[in-house]
Amino acid sequence: MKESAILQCDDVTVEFDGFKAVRGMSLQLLKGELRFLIGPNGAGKTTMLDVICGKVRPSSGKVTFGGKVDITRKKEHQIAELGIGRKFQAPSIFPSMTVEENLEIAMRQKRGVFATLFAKTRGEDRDRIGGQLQMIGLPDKASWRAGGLSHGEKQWLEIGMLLLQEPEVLLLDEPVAGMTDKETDKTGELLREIARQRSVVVVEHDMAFVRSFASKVTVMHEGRLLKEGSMDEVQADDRVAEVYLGKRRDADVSRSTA
Ligand SMILES: Nc1ncnc2c1ncn2[C@@H]1O[C@H](COP(=O)(O)OP(=O)(O)OP(=O)(O)O)[C@@H](O)[C@H]1O
Repeated sequence: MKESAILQCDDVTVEFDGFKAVRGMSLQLLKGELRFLIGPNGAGKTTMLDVICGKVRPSSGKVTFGGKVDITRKKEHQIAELGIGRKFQAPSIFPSMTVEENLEIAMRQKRGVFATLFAKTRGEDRDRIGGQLQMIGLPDKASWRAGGLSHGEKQWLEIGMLLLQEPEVLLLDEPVAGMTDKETDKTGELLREIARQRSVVVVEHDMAFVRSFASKVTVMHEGRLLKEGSMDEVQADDRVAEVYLGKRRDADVSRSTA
C-alpha cells in the first residue's frame, strides 16, 4: 500500500501568526486516485493544498512525493517541476490568445530552455495538443479567443494547460464553482479520466458533485482530519453530520431551490 503512495503528508501543522490553521494533518494519496477533500469553511483544506504545492511552509510535519522525495522545504517552482500541478480558483489563461495558442504556451513552458534546441517535430506537438483539446472537450473551439469561452470552458482549458505539463499529481481548488450542472458533470467525467493516469486532489464544497464522483473522501475540521472513507462512510458518521453535512445540508437545500 505504502509503495504506491504518490504523496504523503505526515503530521502537518501550519501556523499563521500563532493561529493553527492546520493541526497535525496526515494524508496519503495513492497513484491513480481521485480524492476529494471536504470540510466546513476554514477547516484548512486550501492551506493543505498550499503546503503540498510549496506556497505555504508548515511549521512542522513532512510532505513526501513519489515515496522518497522530501518536498517540505522545497520552493513552489521546484515542486511544480517535480510533477505537482496546482490549479487555483481563478483561471490563469491568456484571454486574448486562442485556445490552441494557450495550450502551445503551456507545452513550451514544460520544455523550458531546451525546447528551442531539442524541439520535437511539429507533428508530434500537434498530436498532443489535438489529444488534449479532445480530452477537455474543446476541439471545435481551438481557434476561439480564450476570453470568449464560457466560465466552465475556461476552467477546462486551464486544466488542459496543466496536463500538458505532465504532472503526476494535480491539485484543484473548487473546480466546479460557478459552473452549470451540465458543466459540473462534464468536469467530473474529465477528472475521472485524468485520474486514470495521474493522482488528483480536489477541494470541494459542492456536495452533490462530491457524491456523484468521489470514491474516497477526506473530511477536515478545524485543521484536523475528522474522517476518511467512502462517501457512504463519511455521510454515516455522526461527527461529520454534526460539523459539516448538517450545516451544508441547509446550504444544499437553498442551492437547489435557488
Ligand atoms: N495567510 C493567512 N493568514 C492568516 N490566516 C489564514 C491565512 N490563510 C488561511 N488562514 C486561516 O486559516 C484557516 C483555514 O483556512 P483555509 O482557507 O485553509 O480553509 P478552507 O478549509 O480551505 O476554507 P474554505 O472552504 O472557506 O476555503 C481559516 O481560519 C483562515 O482564516
